[in-house]
Amino acid sequence: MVKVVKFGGSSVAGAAQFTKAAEIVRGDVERRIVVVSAPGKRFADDIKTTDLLIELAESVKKGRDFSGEMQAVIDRYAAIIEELDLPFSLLDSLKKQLSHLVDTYKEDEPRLFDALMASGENENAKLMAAYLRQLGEEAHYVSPEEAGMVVTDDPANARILPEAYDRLKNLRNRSGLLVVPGFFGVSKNGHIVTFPRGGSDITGSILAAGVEASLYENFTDVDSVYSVNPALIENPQEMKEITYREMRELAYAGFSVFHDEALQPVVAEKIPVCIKNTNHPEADGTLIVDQREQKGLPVVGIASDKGFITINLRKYLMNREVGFGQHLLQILAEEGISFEHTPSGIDNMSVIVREEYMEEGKEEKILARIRAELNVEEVHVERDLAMVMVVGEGMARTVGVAAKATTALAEAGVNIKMINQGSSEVSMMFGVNASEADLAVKSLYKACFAQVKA
Ligand SMILES: Nc1ncnc2c1ncn2[C@@H]1O[C@H](COP(=O)(O)OP(=O)(O)O)[C@@H](O)[C@H]1O
Ligand SMILES: N[C@@H](CC(=O)OP(=O)(O)O)C(=O)O
Repeated sequence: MVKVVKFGGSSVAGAAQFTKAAEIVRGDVERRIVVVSAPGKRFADDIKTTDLLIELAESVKKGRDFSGEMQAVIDRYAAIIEELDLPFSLLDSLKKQLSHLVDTYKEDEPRLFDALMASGENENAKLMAAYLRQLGEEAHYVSPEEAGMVVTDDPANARILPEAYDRLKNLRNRSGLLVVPGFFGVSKNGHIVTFPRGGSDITGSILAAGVEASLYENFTDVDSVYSVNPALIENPQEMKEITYREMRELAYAGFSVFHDEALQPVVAEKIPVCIKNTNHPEADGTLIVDQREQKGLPVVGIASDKGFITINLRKYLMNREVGFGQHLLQILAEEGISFEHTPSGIDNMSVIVREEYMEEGKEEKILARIRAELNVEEVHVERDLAMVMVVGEGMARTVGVAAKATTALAEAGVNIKMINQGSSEVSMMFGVNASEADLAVKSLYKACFAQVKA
């Protein structure tokens, strides 16, 4: 049996965290494949190494003196190397590697960012392998290229290619502990390409699927996935067991503890995922599985995410116009915009998109095309929206969840701009003003988990 263990940035942020992570790996002989992130925050207002690397890339791009930014990155690794008494040759090769990447990619912007960001996890994996060896383990650093992590050539947005799995499965036959850097793969033409931010979770999941692991353990800095973001509610209810579908909805809607794109690889192979705490490994954590016994409350979690806009259209007799919706979505597709939701009425249709996709000039262009090509009576954009998602497999078989939720929002004075219920069997979505999102989540939590904690 092989388990894949992934340590997030907070679990490998410094020497003390390395020690805890190594102890966890050594505590179970089945933990054979280890994925590490770049060093994360050691304290609340610390800066993640990935963000330091982005600052470095920004300076290189602008042609500024980048020695300060480069030194800030080097210092993070130097501290770990010194405190763990690792060979100093690791630091020399790290410095050489960073300079090499800057020289190679300084004129090639998206590649520069991907290559530098990826080096955060790459160098940390080398350190972790060296540390495990120092502790007497047979441990090997395995680069994503060597592992066979072949991805699409889409900078900062890689996706695994199906053929990668044929190669990844061979990792099962290798001896010792294999330490693989998270967050990136290599495209067919040999470029380093990163997954979206937080993507080391995705690497772990791909490897778990590739080697057909019995379990994918994702170590982070909380005892459990909680029913609501713990930054919003003190001591929220812990989730012991949830389904892939529930986690996918919650992760997509704002539970940053596990990347929403990390579910797809494990779902296909039905590999259970366990979210656990590096600082408290005795806690059971949260198990994410294909099916769970339907007991307890119908709602398991409430998440919210800000940064949406909605494009609202009105056209009399829209319902009779064959192909209207298709044409609208075609315009968005041609402008390279993916949409999130499309609620509609007889003469109205709204499309909700993430604001970050609307780079300068895009919105005007899309509105002009809608006016010209769809001949609508009205089109306008509403901004600063948040989507609040109430999730639970049990909702489909429970009467009154929607009533309870809308009552809670009304009593809290939250203006519901949009409701989407029924398109997903496991979730209900409320569109609210971003400024009211936290209030909405708190009041929904109170209403749905009343018997747990007020
Ligand atoms: N519902 C939730 N349950 C648990 N943690 C959550 C939730 N929503 C957001 N978080 C945040 O996710 C953090 C862990 O994820 P992340 O920062 O990506 O960790 P890592 O450094 O392990 O990658 C927690 O510290 C917590 O602040
Ligand atoms: N280091 C990358 C990838 C990652 O997954 O990090 P973390 O495990 O700290 O979320 C990031 O910050 O985006």
